[in-house]
Amino acid sequence: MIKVHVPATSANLCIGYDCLGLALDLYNHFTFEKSDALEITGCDPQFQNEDNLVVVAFKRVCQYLKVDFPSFHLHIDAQIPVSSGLGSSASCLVAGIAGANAWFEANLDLQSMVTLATQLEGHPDNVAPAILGQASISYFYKDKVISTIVSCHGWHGLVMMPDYQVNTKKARKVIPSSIEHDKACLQVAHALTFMQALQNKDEDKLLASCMDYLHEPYRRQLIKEYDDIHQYCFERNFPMWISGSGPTMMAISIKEENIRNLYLWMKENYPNIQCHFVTIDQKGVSVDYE
Ligand SMILES: Nc1ncnc2c1ncn2[C@@H]1O[C@H](COP(=O)(O)OP(=O)(O)O)[C@@H](O)[C@H]1O
Ligand SMILES: N[C@@H](CCOP(=O)(O)O)C(=O)O
Repeated sequence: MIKVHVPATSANLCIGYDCLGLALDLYNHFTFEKSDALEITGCDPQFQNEDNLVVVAFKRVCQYLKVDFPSFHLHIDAQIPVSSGLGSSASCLVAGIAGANAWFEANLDLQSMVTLATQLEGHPDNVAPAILGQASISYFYKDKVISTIVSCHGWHGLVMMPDYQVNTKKARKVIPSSIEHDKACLQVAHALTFMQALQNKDEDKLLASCMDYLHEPYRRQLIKEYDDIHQYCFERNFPMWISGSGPTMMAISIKEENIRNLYLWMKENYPNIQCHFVTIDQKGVSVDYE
């Protein structure tokens, strides 16, 4: 039996729409076992068919390796909520790719896995950290994805998950196709500063660069609690952002006390929003055998 463990992600990191992301210590677990026919268990019945993203990605690897698609029993044990902005779709694609890689002992290198996953997901910002761990910067160059891992640890995080879903495809439609030149300049400065601050544990610079012009100004309208939570965090000098395409929001601080106080404030003011303490996953997707 092959077991694949994939971390959740917080894609975009506010100022890195479609290129930056962070791996979190919240996991989906997938098992692949030989079987006479394809069988899928452990997920909503609507996903128990050949359109399941794990199966789609597994098939993509078969095509890439020029081998036949085998039949197996796939079991999913999910901690990552569906359509919440924590990379549930990325986790399925990464599991299918890592599962097939293990099944065929193909020894695909990590960057090829990122490229295959990105071809299916459409953008690399969630699949790259799910595969590589920590934080990463990724983009397409010719027909391959280039990723740079930004090592980071020591941050305390809180993911705040409203009790409604936002479908990623729909959340992409609210974003305009262009922005002004001066805003684009600031965006570049913010993104570069943010990644260095994340690595250097520099909370002041992280806060000063956590201001986006590409997607948050448009998507905040889809998340009714955003403005209030944003104000709470920024008044206390630590950053928060919309995780992936939302509606989950994420705050981090180098001071654990800030995150504990935010948790208590959330419990009091937004009891319907599920909150979960997180730290940064260090190693990305992992596979073991039984
Ligand atoms: N546990 C799961 N089991 C099966 N399919 C899943 C699971 N989690 C996510 N998916 C797939 O991912 C899709 C959600 O993708 P998306 O809206 O992009 O959400 P997210 O922001 O969480 O990635 C679902 O419609 C389904 O196809
Ligand atoms: N850049 C994408 C990221 C989507 O991440 P997800 O976790 O919501 O799947 C976007 O913002 O649409």
